[in-house]
Amino acid sequence: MNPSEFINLPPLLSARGSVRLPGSKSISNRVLLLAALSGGTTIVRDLLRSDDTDRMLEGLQTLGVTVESLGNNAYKVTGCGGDFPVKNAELFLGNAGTAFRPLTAALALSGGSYTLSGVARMHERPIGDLVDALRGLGADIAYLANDGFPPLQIKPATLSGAASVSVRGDVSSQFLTALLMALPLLGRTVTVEVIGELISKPYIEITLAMMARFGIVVLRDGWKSFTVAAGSRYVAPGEIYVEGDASSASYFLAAGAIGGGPVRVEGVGRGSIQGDVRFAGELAKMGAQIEMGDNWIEARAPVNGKLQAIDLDCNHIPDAAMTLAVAALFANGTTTLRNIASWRVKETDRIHAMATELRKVGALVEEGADYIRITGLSSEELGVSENRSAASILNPQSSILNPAAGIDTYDDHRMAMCFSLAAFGNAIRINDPRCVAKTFPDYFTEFAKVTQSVPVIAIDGPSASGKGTVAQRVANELGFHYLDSGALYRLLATAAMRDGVALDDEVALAGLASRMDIVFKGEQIWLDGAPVGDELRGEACAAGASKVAALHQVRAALLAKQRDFRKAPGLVTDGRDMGSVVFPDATLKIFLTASAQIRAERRYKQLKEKGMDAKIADLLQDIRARDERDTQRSAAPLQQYPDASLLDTTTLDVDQAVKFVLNGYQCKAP
Ligand SMILES: Nc1ncnc2c1ncn2[C@@H]1O[C@H](COP(=O)(O)OP(=O)(O)OP(=O)(O)O)[C@@H](O)[C@H]1O
Ligand SMILES: Nc1ccn([C@@H]2O[C@H](COP(=O)(O)O)[C@@H](O)[C@H]2O)c(=O)n1
Repeated sequence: MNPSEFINLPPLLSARGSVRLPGSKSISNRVLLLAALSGGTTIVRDLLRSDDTDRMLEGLQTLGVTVESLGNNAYKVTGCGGDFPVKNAELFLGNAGTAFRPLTAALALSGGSYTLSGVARMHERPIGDLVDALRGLGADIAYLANDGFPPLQIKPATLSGAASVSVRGDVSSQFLTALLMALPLLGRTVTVEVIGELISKPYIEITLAMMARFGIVVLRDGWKSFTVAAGSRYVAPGEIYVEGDASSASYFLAAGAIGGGPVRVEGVGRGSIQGDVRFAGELAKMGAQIEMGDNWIEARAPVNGKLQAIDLDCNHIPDAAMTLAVAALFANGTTTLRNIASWRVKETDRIHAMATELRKVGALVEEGADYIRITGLSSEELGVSENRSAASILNPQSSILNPAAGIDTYDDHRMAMCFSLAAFGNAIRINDPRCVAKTFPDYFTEFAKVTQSVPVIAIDGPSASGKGTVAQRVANELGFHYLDSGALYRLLATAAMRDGVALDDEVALAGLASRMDIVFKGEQIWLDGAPVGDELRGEACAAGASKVAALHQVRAALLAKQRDFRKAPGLVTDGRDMGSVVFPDATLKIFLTASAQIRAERRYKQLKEKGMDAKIADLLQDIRARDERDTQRSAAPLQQYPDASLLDTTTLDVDQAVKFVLNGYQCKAP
């Protein structure tokens, strides 16, 4: 993992499309272990390939189990009938709880010498309750560092012959899963008594269903006790398909509910054995419209367009409940998610991590020992404006998240995937996005396929070519916001002259640029609380702007401010580097130009209309000087890039130029 890496997600407008889900992590790792413990061979299809399943595959291969890749996520596992060929081994299992706990139990009952270790976080995740239960059966397990936590040393032991064993069920359901899957190795009847209220019951359902597919029926008394009868042996089912991951489905379903939809996930549905499919029902309680088939689920936004807060016991969907926490950002009211104590012992302390990061995006959050309470964002904070005209107030200072800070993900795949949904509010930076490799290596690619970002029309070109005039007209036609990026450089030149900062003092100018408080109110611009007059439009100010604009640190300081203007329903912006640097993913890029002579004449007319004095010859000279500086500088030079359409307005009027841009957008609009 490289925590210095990040991914910037643009602000999202909508979600629509369909996703084929990767295989379920819970099922994949169970199937691999059960296939290894069986007699005979199993062809496993649609297996998840991710960090956690790779740890299980490596572990089994280290133990001498033959696993052969057949391509297309299919594997042939030759089982060892419960007797691992390698009797001495060291296993490194990363942060994969679904590999660590079940392998601990299976190896403790299999008569070899093994050490099991993982990453630092794995060594902070409790395993004492499982070890106690295994010791109750006579297993010889020692802690190599701290009591109750990995790493572990397992030695061959004389097993006790106990007919029953107890295990706590209220910390992690994986302890019970691990015991149940290992018990058939004993070859005699053993009953597991569960102490305390069993959490995450649906994961036990998966365990029982998988054991049944491998020939073992566990007798049960509700959630209190489970019996594996003497003579139970795992039998390879021949071929087995892994369902799509229901927890991974939750991000896409939530995207459909927040971003309009429909978003369809394929690979899970009514016939699923995974408890997290019930997430869809909980999302419906928030108002989402849900449809479900045997092998698919589809989500759309509520009929009234707005999600509603819920108060929910999440014991049945501990992983997918994290997605509800982020969906709560977009709901009316306060959402409370209860009975989630297990979040504290997962990949990270998820209650604390979730609370910390939700606060970063502006939510009001209360954190308890086993609950989290979230009050979402107002429409204004979400960038959803009632008034969609280009003249509406656009204040970039209202941005709720400093994109440079970003969302921390705590080496927790689910944190990274959940917070991608926050981009429906504003652009967002997700730190260490590669942690999704734990369960869904291609997550961000798939997410991008079903989400549509807030559209941007970027119009770049030389001075007085008509960019601003055309951009404003297009923005009005489409009801989009408008950003005159040149104004930011002009404002900086104005502020520098006001404060006596030299126009080549890069460090001081960059500092000034990041401190400037700018508000656009229709035609009026405010700088640091005071309105700015016509001097902003004069050539002296423009010349100063083009000098400060050549400085790298200045451009860097103004980058985030410009990106903050990208709000729903869309943005039209003009400048010199809108399409190349500031919005490289713009929906439409235009290079708008005209001959220098025509531009000087236009500027002359424009200044005259404002009552300002000018001479065409002087203006032509100024324009040429500015063109030279803007195109020759090393920082974001003005150029026509191959992905921008050329619009030469030398012989066109404004209406024709506007029509050209609108037609271009119509062809490209999502
Ligand atoms: N196609 C056109 N035909 C005639 N006049 C135009 C055309 N496009 C723009 N103009 C006029 O030219 C003048 C300069 O246009 P505008 O201020 O939009 O240019 P600009 O490219 O944004 O300039 P700058 O980069 O210096 O801000 C305005 O008075 C505008 O009405
Ligand atoms: N994206 C931009 C916009 C402007 N500049 C610089 O500012 C000067 C003034 O811009 P106008 O569009 O208001 O004329 C311009 O000459 C550029 O030097 C920029 O660099 N990048």
